Amino acid sequence: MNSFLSIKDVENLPGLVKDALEIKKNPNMYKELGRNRSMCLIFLNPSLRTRLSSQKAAFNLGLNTAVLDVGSQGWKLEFEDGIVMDGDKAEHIKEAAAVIGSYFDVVAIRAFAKLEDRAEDYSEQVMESFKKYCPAPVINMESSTGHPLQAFTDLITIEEYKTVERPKVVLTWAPHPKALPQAVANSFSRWMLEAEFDLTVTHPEGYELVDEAVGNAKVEYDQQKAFKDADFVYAKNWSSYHEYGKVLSTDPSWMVTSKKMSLTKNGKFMHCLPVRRNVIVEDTVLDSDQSLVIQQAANRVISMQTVLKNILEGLKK
Ligand SMILES: NCCC[C@H](NC(=O)CCC(=O)O)C(=O)O
Ligand SMILES: NC(=O)OP(=O)(O)O
Repeated sequence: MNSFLSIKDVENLPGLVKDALEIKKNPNMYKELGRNRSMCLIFLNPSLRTRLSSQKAAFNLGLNTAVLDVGSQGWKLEFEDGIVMDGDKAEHIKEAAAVIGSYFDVVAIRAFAKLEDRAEDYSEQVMESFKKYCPAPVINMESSTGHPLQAFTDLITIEEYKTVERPKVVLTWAPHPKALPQAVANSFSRWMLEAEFDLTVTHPEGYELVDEAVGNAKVEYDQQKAFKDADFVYAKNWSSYHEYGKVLSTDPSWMVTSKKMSLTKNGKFMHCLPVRRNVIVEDTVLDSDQSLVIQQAANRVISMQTVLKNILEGLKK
């Protein structure tokens, strides 16, 4: 593996999951792989899990890490080509990415969607610029349109807890007071389809995701119908793709409740976290044995470690 920007960088998904499950059994098995290597984690947005699980994954591989919070520590970055830089942005991505890539063997970046201009967000300008100007492999720690490390984690978790070969997985929209990106939902859908699970996506009208993410998944506008016989319910809020970045509904009747979970086949509840209790999902669901949110978060170490292992193995000695 060279870079990890999306599922397109995964050549063999079953092989990657197998690697992950092996690493989970013995997290220190590749302790030598990172020796004398280093990684830079760059955050343009907040994080708890991605920041800490990435450092823990690196630690398990003997890989050193540095963290740069661009928002509070670094210079404001300019991504436009040919622009006259007389505004508030002091440094161009061309220099920044080249310099960071000269210090580190691997560079990981988080840069959320701005939700202002759909074409700009969906062009993945930040990730693509890093890939273009940084000589080191680049890892996506949630970009404007995808969160592949999260989706990989979710796949590992479902593989661990599924009781049938091809589980019914439901991705449900849930209400949220703020406009959130489509990244988590897009990647979850893509990875579930690639794993050939039986995927249903449910949301109010107007919240249709980009076609490439939904592919041949079933789309069901009746949430309760969608939940019927589900093995896994994955809740996430996202803002509208078609009326880009808009909150079209905060309808509390879309919250995941114990009553709705009783429609499932003793289904498990999943969310990437952070989650707004009693807005996205009721306490009774999160606090029950049906919830896998902590197991998912724990698997963030495994997904990052597996991606890093594959990238480090591809580096020249
Ligand atoms: N990394 C996982 C989710 C990150 C982000 N959530 C958030 O911004 C939630 C913020 C809040 O609840 O105020 C998202 O939806 O893409
Ligand atoms: N799920 C996730 O990516 O969490 P953080 O935003 O806290 O990193």
